[in-house]
Amino acid sequence: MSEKLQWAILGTSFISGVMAEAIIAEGRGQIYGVAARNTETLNAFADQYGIAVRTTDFEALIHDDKVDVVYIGLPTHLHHQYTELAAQAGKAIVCEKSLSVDMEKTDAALAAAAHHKVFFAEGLMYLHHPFTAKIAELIQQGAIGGIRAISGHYCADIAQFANPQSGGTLFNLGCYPTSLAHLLLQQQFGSQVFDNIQITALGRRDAHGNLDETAMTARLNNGVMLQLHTAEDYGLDHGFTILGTTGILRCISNPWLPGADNILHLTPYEQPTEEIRVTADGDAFLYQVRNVTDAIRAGQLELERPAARHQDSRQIMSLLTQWQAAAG
Ligand SMILES: NC(=O)C1=CN([C@@H]2O[C@H](COP(=O)(O)OP(=O)(O)OC[C@H]3O[C@@H](n4cnc5c(N)ncnc54)[C@H](OP(=O)(O)O)[C@@H]3O)[C@@H](O)[C@H]2O)C=CC1
Ligand SMILES: O=C1CO[C@H](CO)[C@@H](O)[C@@H]1O
Repeated sequence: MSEKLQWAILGTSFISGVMAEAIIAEGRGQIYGVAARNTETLNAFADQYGIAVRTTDFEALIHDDKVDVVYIGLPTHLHHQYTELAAQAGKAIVCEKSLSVDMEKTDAALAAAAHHKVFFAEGLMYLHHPFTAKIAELIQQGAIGGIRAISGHYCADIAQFANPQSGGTLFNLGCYPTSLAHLLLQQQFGSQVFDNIQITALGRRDAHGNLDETAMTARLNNGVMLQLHTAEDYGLDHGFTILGTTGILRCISNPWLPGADNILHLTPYEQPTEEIRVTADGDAFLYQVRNVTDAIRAGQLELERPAARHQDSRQIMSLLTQWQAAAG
């Protein structure tokens, strides 16, 4: 491995640019090459970020000896395929969220990473940010007692940009409240709390058959209730509230796009609210690149909590696909 971690970026859309900026800002990596199928956008991207190697041959870049880590910024239905290719080439992998669009492809991707013993991380970037760590810490310290119910929603007007093969709002946006609820519930009750989860859901589908909007109510096997909602074809809004035995923890700022200054409200039932500010060095992508770099340099094959380990990514995908099935 060279002194600077050498990144290969697959895809040149908005999110690849965000990651490129994070890699440059983090400073311990270098963008060695970029692959895309459209030469015009490929060259524009490579020029913008000063990337020397630019190619339409994805496999050649993935197999290039100089590449240490492959970032998969491709549509969600292609994640498993490129994860398999990068794993076969022995490269570390950061794959955009959601990990995939179904459990078969999810398992194929994770199996390839495990078989070839390569680092793999799903890009649930906000899990790396101090704001997430603070939420998890407060819950762990019993700031609201034990968790009784969680409600969350994430809506954004992105359907017009979303790839129709990416599986709709659950995999584009629903993954955020689902993965945050998963983190907190797993931390408090253990992963087995999701066994035999009961889910009811309704949804609204687009012309491709994808869910544009869906809401679910679930009951975990210990009686804790979960209510989540996501929509991708009208305005931007976020919400995440945890009700405990003694109080409420509410995210005031967007937990899924945290920045330098973030706000939580902690309210013991029927008592005044305490405002908690969480400051940070930067956005979630910066922290994601830092943690990935540390993990790869340490020879780890996966991240540590609160970021998503392989088993966490799989369980989040399982919750999303069960929700999708329940929405009919
Ligand atoms: N973490 C975050 O904040 C965000 C994450 N995402 C995630 O990023 C991923 C990409 O999403 P999005 O940018 O909307 O997807 P796009 O459909 O815009 O595609 C992304 C890139 O993949 C390329 N591409 C598309 N199809 C193919 C193909 N068949 N073969 C090779 N390249 C292809 C596109 O190239 P071309 O220009 O030629 O079509 C583009 O460069 C998704 O998993 C999404 O969930 C997205 C936004 C924010
Ligand atoms: O993945 C994503 C899709 O769009 C959302 C709304 O802009 C983002 O917050 C999110 O990171």
